[in-house]
Amino acid sequence: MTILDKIIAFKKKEIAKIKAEIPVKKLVESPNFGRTVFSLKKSLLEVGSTGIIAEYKRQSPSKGIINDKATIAEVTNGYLDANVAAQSILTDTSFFGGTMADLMEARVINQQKPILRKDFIVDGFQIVEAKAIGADVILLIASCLTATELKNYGNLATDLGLEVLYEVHTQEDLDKINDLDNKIIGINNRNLKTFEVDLDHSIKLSSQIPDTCLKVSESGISDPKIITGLKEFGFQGFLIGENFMKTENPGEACQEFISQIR
Ligand SMILES: O=P(O)(O)OC[C@@H](O)[C@@H](O)c1c[nH]c2ccccc12
Repeated sequence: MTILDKIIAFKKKEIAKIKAEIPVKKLVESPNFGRTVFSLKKSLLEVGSTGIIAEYKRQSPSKGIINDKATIAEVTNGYLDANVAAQSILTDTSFFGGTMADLMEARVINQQKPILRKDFIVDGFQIVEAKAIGADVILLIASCLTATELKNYGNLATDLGLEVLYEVHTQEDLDKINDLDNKIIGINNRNLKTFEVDLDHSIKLSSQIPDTCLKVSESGISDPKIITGLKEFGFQGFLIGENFMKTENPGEACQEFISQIR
């Protein structure tokens, strides 16, 4: 059983418990159901966009504790000052040390850029939750879901006014996504089963993604020069977490990184 299998099995049990305690209609009462969402697509395609999707991640199964000092408020303000295109916030607690309260706190501060709820979505309930806590975008990880789930959860997110970042690692993952056109496709350079990171991954798979899609490269990005190279392969979004979070001041690290992108 890979770590990904363990995470999915754990998430399914966790969701089953939460669904028994919180009725969906309670979630729908959230004022966030009435808010205007920020579009990740629009933010990444804006003239002069930095393309940086900066992540708040306290820990990970592969690295353990990354940063348990920098608060979500400090990092959100720092990322906004750095003019990121969007924020990504881990809301998984057991494996990544995140909480939904983190995203809710960031939403109060960040009233101008899209927020991606980074979690392992294995049930539609979590998509309603994402809307209720103020997310604009959810992540659907193709290697965790069937083609039918990807389609159904994608439709549910759209019905709720949320955008979807479809994450793939292999051609097989990509083949699960029906009607690729115009979707936001993230290529994870990290194999979630082995944690191996290979930046060439984005480049190898990029040619299989239609030009109508918005391409995002995820994970393992630490050198601003890599951004220039990835842009030559049509990437418009770059999801970066550890390179910023491992520093004392992730916002400043992000600002410095962006200043070096040519
Ligand atoms: O910290 P990194 O190597 O910059 O990676 C960020 C992000 O891509 C990574 O956290 C991530 C990408 N897809 C995920 C799915 C679940 C959890 C985490 C992730």
